[in-house]
Amino acid sequence: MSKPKVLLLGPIEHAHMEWSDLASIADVIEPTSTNRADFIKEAQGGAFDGVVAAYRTFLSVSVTGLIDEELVSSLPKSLKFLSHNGAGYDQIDVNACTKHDIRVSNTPSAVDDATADANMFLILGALRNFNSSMVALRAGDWKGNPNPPLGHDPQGKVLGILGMGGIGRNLKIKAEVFGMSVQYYNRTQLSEELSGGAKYVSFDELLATSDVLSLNLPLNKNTRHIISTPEFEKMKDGVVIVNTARGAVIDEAALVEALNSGKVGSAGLDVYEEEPKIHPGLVACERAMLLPHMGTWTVETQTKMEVWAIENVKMAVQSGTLKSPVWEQKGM
Ligand SMILES: O=CC(=O)O
Repeated sequence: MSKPKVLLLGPIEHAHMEWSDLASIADVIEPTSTNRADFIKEAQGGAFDGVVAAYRTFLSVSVTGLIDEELVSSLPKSLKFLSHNGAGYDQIDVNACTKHDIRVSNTPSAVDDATADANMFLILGALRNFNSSMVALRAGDWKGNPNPPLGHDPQGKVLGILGMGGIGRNLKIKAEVFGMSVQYYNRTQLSEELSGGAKYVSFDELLATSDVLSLNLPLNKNTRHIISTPEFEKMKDGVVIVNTARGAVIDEAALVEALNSGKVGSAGLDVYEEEPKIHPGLVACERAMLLPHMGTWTVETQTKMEVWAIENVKMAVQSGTLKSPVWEQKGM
């Protein structure tokens, strides 16, 4: 009996054993193209015919481009499963996949600790205004001249979490250790047990009463620019904004304006609207602590994510099921 075929989009860097296990029960096909136009031609030429499942990384977007209707319709009809290695799957048009009977999975919870850790680092860095003195030190100017204004302690501050999924809930536990009190807004209110007792507030109340606002929600058409000028206007003066989700949940130009006017006291960002491009206003602003999308950048977490995504492929080819289907397709 022939083995099921699996399409590999992006390298396996850590979970080599798990991948070899999969490769022993499936035939792995890799594209030879290095850009979207060639990839589509390769697909239409039949190179991927018969593949049942595909594994993809966030960075494979540099070869395929976004997984949208055009791309999905160029893929063979045999493809039924798409396993994304990552928690955020905004590069994938889930509706287009549903239309073509492709079931999408991601790697929730594998990313929670590392992302919440980076989030906490950015909260502390932004509150304490560490960035300007880190820049000054490397310029031979010690703390900076004049010295920077004093920072703020997390103790006693209100942390507002927008999006109380796995990362938000993990962050809540960590922030409480630093003495912050946590409130959140989510599409649906969580059970007391799941929220860990964090106060559920309306979106407007979250904006108006948080000292630090942390964005931990997925990017989709409803959340794009969920934070823009009208929302900044509702916030406390000097609010701290932290984003480890996706750049486009904030209107970056509006954030730059709010930083420049002083409405936003400081920011901690790991993600940007047009990565790897960063708004020059953010680069120029020393009150913005910036990381180049490193939320899950650890050996342990990258390994966990690969193992998880491979498990989704394995379940797909062995039993036609998924460990973690995306919520939009839960009933599929
Ligand atoms: O950005 C990282 C992820 O979505 O897993």
